[in-house]
Amino acid sequence: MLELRNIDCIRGARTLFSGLDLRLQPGQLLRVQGANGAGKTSLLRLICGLLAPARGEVLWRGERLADLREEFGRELVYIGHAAALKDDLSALENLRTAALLGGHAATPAAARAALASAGLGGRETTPARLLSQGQRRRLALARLLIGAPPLWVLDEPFDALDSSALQWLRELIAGHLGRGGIVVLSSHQEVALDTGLAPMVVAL
Ligand SMILES: Nc1ncnc2c1ncn2[C@@H]1O[C@H](COP(=O)(O)OP(=O)(O)OP(=O)(O)O)[C@@H](O)[C@H]1O
Repeated sequence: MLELRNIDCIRGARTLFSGLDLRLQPGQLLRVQGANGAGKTSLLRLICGLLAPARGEVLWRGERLADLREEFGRELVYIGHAAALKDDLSALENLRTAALLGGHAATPAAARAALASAGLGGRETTPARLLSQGQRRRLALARLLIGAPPLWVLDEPFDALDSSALQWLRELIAGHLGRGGIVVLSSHQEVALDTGLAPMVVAL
């Protein structure tokens, strides 16, 4: 369903990895590991079509990303390491805007429900600049609950989360995999996750 064929990734003068092949099935998790600067974020961005490989191709449902663009955008949610929030918008506005940019219009009720699930009930109208780091991560991750995109690409999703948020995210990921979704994540921490299919690991 998601396939990388013979991928080379070069940033600046450095080859970060070359000849990378992998194929992920519905319900499968890919963990991307590596030291700082090894190329984890680059690989995630490449999978999202935000970075072009120097060689090789990424395929989604058997078609090259380059030929898919908009449809692929709706099937994907990418949560970067730094939560991409607009500081002056409220939590609710941030979530609805992020969902809309990803091709999913969220009703106020759906967005409120997602915020409540993320532990941000009562914070709907709080401007993002007044949220703590962990609350900002929760807000960014609430996007996972809107529109049911099958492919989740998460850069260091466990960072800054307290134990209850960590448990919430673990359950969210397990549920998504159980429904046949695909999750690609980078993580410095070894967070135990319930996965049906054996997870795949790429160590850069
Ligand atoms: N736009 C760019 N131009 C040139 N080099 C870049 C660019 N972006 C990233 N790099 C370099 O590519 C390498 C890999 O960066 P990347 O962010 O993918 O690593 P990472 O494994 O995610 O690191 P970390 O664990 O620190 O987040 C780094 O050496 C970085 O300096």
